Amino acid sequence: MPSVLNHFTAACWRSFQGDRLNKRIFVLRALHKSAASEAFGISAGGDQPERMIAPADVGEKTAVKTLKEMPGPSILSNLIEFFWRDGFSRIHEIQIEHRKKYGRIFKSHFGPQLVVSVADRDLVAEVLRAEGVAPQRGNMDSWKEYRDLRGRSTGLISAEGEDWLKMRSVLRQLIMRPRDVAVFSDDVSKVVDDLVKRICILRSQEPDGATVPNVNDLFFKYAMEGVAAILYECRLGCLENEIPQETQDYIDALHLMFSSFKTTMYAGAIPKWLRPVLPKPWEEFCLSWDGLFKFSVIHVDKRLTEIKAQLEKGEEVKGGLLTHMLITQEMNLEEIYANLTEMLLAGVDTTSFTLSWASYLLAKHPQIQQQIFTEVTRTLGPRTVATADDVPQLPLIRGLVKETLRLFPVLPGNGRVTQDDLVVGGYFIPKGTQLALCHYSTSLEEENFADALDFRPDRWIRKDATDRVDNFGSIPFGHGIRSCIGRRIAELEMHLALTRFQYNWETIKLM
Ligand code: HEM
Repeated sequence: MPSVLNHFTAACWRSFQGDRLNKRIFVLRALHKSAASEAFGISAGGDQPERMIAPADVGEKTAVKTLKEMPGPSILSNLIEFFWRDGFSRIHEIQIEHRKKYGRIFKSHFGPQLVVSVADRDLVAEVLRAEGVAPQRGNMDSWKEYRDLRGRSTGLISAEGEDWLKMRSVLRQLIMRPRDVAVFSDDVSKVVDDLVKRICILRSQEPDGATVPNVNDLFFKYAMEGVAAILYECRLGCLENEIPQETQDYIDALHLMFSSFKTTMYAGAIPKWLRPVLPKPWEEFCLSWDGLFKFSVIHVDKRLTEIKAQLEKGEEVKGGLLTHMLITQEMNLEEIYANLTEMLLAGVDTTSFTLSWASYLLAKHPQIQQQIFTEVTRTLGPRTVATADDVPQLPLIRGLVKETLRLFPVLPGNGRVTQDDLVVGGYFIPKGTQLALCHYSTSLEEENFADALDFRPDRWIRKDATDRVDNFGSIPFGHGIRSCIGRRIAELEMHLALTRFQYNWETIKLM
């Protein structure tokens, strides 16, 4: 697996997801009120999977083996797989193939970089449980190089060590718990209103009056509008007929970032001295970062000017996340720019692809749609709009998101650089080794999930209060101290949008 597994190494997988999804067209069928009466008997409450998981097998008795003894593809076959057969677009398939061929832990070479892949739930748990205070995900040299070049700060994704710890402790207090983000429920709900309006407009423009073309693009704009409403405390106009130029420029920069990423990755494996001969990937990389930073600077500065004006007039300053960050100054201005840039970047296509896959899975499973519809109407009663407070009473909506992310994790894998010598799966792994945690393959293993290929949102419903287990088989947001900081924001956006779809349309169909 590739050496850097983070939001960006997954961009190729995402573009693959996009290709698959763009071929799908969705139809939202008008609601039949009569269907609301059917009750669906499920236990409310938890959000854990149905299987009990055994603790990690740490008591290995056999002698510790060296990396030399570890199986894995040869350097040549790996080169062919990734550089000739476009392996970066098939990371998920390669994970499964290699897991079958080499077992639960294996090594690969990417040019000079050795990567140890961990493709087993219990071994993944061992690695993550052994983490120190500031885990490192992977080699972020190209990100850091850009920031040094332009005099910019690192943000949460690109920072390491003390810098990361400081920023993480600030942001953790603001957005890590469901109750922290519940305060944004009304803001997100307004974005969902606009999404629904946009869907109605798009449907009315189609000959059948029901088809929604290019759902991916629609959800991309929804996710961007939603996350920006929280991060920048303002609306961007992504869901309007005429998208403001400033917002369009940002969308273009994002697309450039994702589209150029694959080339950048290949280029990352090529030595720096080759840049004069192959300048395009690095130039595009810098150009897209310029666009992303520019957008954050505009919005952060705008809010800063407003705050200063209010303070000068002696007015009380009220606001959300950005206001809090600007007033408390726990981070300096450059750090605020960098973090908002990286969070917006990380928070758009992750959420939008998951929404697209969730809609696709619902379209393929009308019976499950019906069950979810019943849950939603029963929970909301006469109300038409759910809030964050309703989400605990919507276990199937939560299960839908979890099951979608299990079957189609936005990031098929994740990375860690070991910060101490470790023994994993009977092998000695020296400090500084790049690990690839193969979440896609563990998510689809029968041992971890019965009937693993089946779409069953109800597998995540807890049977009772004691049915609480840790399942490292599917950890789409990562785990532990370096896990996704935007998880609760993403979940809020997805839960509220999916609940509203169920309420507004009886069925989502595939054309
Ligand atoms: C379905 C949506 C999303 C998925 C599946 C997802 C997944 C992930 C994963 C797997 C990681 C790496 C965790 C680890 O290394 O253990 C991560 C990190 C991160 N995510 Fe997300 N993410 C999503 C949405 C978001 C959103 C909405 C935001 C911002 C508002 C965001 C911001 C970040 C940031 C800043 C990091 C780096 C955290 C750090 O290094 O401390 N993500 N995400």
